[in-house]
Amino acid sequence: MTYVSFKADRAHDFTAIGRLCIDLNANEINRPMEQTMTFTKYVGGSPANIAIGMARLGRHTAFIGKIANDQMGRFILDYLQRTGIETENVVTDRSGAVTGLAFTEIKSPSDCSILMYRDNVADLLLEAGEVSEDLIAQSKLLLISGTALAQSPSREAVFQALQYAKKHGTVIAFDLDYRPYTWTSKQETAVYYNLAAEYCDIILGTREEFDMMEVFEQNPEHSDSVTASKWFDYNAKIVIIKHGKEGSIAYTADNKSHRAKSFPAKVIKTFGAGDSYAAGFLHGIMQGWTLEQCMEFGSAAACIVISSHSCSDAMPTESQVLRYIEDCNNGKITAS
Ligand SMILES: Nc1ncnc2c1ncn2[C@@H]1O[C@H](COP(=O)(O)OP(=O)(O)OP(=O)(O)O)[C@@H](O)[C@H]1O
Ligand SMILES: O=C(O)C[C@@H](O)[C@H](O)C(=O)CO
Repeated sequence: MTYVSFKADRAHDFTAIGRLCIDLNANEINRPMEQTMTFTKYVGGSPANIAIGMARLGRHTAFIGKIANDQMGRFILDYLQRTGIETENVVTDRSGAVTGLAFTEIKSPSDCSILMYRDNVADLLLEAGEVSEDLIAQSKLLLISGTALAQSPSREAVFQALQYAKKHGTVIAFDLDYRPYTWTSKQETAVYYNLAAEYCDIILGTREEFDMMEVFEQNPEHSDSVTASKWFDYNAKIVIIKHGKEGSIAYTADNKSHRAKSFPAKVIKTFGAGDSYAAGFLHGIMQGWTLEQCMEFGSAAACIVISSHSCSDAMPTESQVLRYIEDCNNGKITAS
């Protein structure tokens, strides 16, 4: 069963819009941030991680975003280019804005948190007029990510991208990627998330992220099926609700649900799971695999990333993911 069809003959498989940031991941793990002395620098930002994941999986990938005119911005641009990502629509800020930083605290494999520095960040200064219609018209799939909706002018840039995608028949995926830092209220968040989700073909989020979108709605049981069913009245074909280690459920417009268990993993830290899951899942959908295969592939990709120190750098290739699944099935990989 094919739930989503992509336009053929497009130069790019996948284009992401949103933030390009820096992750500073604690080197001394299993302790609080107060006791962490050194960090390793990686490219970060959820949509950046997903784009890097798609490029590693062999997808022709492009990015729409804004970077700071500083050493961090140039580091990000260089990394994207070395990963084979098309960066013509990565604009450099000229106003003195800075690069967003995410310091990650790894207290234990299951107790991780992120300390974000996001004042005056370049990524939220992307303007609607800086979004290339031609790039979106030349892409099979556009990914938007919730944090870019948090402030103007980035908010308008995302809605402009959504309109171009609709105009040109580009499939739209929405990773909810809710980070409270840049939002001013739950109501504001829910309004913009809901407006954006109306355009989207594929919506991915955790139960907590969907709860945040439902502040004006009745879903007292936090039912996944109630959550998903709303979006089939708009443009959604697939709604995925993720439950961490418990796995994920995909709901489809034909009223079916598909469950995926998680794989065992030697977990170092939990962040990055969602981004690698999204890249793996979307790659599978573009390959025309069954939903079960796509979810299994995304779940295994997530395990590879959470068993590694970084998010972006650890994004796996297709053969790495397939080997991980095989090793789990043969009992060679067990949980930590
Ligand atoms: N501890 C774990 N062990 C094995 N697999 C996991 C674990 N945590 C997450 N996963 C896998 O990753 C997928 C996505 O994880 P999760 O629901 O935590 O997303 P997320 O909250 O968006 O991730 P992130 O922490 O990156 O924001 C899950 O559906 C599962 O397949
Ligand atoms: O999304 C961010 O800005 C930070 C990420 O790069 C981070 O590593 C993470 O949380 C991944 O989900």
